[in-house]
Amino acid sequence: MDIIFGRNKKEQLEPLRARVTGRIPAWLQGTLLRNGPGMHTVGETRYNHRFDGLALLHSFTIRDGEIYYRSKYLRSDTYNANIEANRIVVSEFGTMAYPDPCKNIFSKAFSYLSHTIPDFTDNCLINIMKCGEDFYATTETNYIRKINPQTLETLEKVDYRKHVAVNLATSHPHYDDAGNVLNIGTSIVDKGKTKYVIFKIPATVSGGGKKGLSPLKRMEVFCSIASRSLLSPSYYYSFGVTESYIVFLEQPFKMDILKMATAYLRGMSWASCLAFHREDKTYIHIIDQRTRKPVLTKFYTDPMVVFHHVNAYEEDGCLLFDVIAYEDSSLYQLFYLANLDKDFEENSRLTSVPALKRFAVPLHMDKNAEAGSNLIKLSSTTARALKEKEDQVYCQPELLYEGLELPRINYTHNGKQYRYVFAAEVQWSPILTKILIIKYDILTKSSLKWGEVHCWPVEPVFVPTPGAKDEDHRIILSAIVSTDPQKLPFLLVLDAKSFTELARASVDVEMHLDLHGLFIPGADWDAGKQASSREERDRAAERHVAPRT
Ligand SMILES: CC1=C(/C=C/C(C)=C/C=C/C(C)=C/C=O)C(C)(C)CCC1
Ligand SMILES: [Fe+2]
Repeated sequence: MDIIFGRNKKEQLEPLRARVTGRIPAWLQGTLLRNGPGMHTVGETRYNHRFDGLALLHSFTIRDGEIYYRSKYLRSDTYNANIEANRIVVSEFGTMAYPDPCKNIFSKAFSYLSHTIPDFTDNCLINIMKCGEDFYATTETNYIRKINPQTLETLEKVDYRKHVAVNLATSHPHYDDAGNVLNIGTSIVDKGKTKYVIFKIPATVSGGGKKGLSPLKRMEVFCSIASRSLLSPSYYYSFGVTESYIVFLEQPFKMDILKMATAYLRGMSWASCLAFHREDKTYIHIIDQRTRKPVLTKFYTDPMVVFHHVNAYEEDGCLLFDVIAYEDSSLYQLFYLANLDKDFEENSRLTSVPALKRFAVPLHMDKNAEAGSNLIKLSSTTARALKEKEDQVYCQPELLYEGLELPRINYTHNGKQYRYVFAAEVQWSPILTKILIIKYDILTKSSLKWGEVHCWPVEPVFVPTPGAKDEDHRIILSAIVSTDPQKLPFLLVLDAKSFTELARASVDVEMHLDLHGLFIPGADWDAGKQASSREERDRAAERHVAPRT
């Protein structure tokens, strides 16, 4: 398992041409840009958790049937401080670090105090977000890092708190058809209140091409929801949107703010401040985008832990939303590197497997419906919503498929009716034995799979052809890491309809097992040369030099 999780990966700064077998469709031009942890030790120190490692950006640029690979560590303040000190000096999700152990007791006490309100890490290792013309590496703290998607260079550090009052924000934002970004964050004990804040970043700002007019400056609060508890807000990792609503799950997987405030003193990690409360409920908040207010009915379901929302949409007066649900928070436990190292097979026994579940909530309450009656009359799902009181509904999901994670869809169907989920299928029997890529058809409840011995696929990314009518038209891209030292990692190109392999592009590097990313369509990048970032273009424009595109 060390090959996959443990070893630090080297950067590939110069674009490296991949060896392509099969045929890359001529129309497929652009860059698959991805992010994930690549460095798990610094000097003699070691991170504890898979979600701690230093962010390593990598990209596959596809151009005229050829593929170029490159990778570069995100030069976050965290990365720079660690490398300079030659040890881990910034705390991450599962690792509490101490900046300066040599100082005397008084300065130690001082630095403890200054950590009471923690300044979180800017090691943005989870995902990539597009804001207007700009790209950012993201994590779950208040920091994001702008990057150059071509050269993978790290640009400015952005603190969400300068624009909206959030201490944490998800790394899984949504985009509307115009490219505006919608995200949700938590504002912790601000003016005596803890709330979940939904905020919007516009895709364009008039005069946005000029320096200083970043869309982030026009970020605005869309709506906020009071947390049920001031000092133990829910932890959440993503949310869902439909054309008119937003779905937010306030789940019983909670952060203990008092524990977080004293974690540094106690030498405990942030992860140890999260706890699953199995005696509690999961509250389903439905926000009407037109009124910017939550609907009044109180929907709830059994305790569960959801990391990834898959999609949501409206059908005949109901809102359907699909999530990957767990019965507890054992997933985070699984990814402690000590567990992964020792005996992965022994420790990969999850106490709950990820399950694709469909929930349905009625958007209009039938006042005459009797208590106990099912308010969902759709023929498309067996999910139920049982009326309990006038304004209280208990939801029971439909189980669609067991053993799915890292779901992606054809994003042009986001918020709309859809049929296909592309994901990684994890097979447990009873330990993790295999990971495949799967296309799950919600309509027929059937699936197609791709897998190969020694291959560890990551999240499959769907790339549509412009103007395609079929939801599964056209390509799946997935970076595949192999546990066989003889087999190079490769970018897999699948036909999304038939799930057959069209091509693979092997690269002679040690590739990291990443987390998330996106595809940037376009043929206008020269993979072999360093291309200019927006700032560079702006500078060029100021000098009255025609900017490169
Ligand atoms: C640093 C930090 C956090 C980081 C969490 C991370 C990095 C989570 C990654 C989760 C992933 C990758 C899940 C995949 O399913 C918290 C807990 C928000 C709290 C404050 C500080
Ligand atoms: Fe994720």
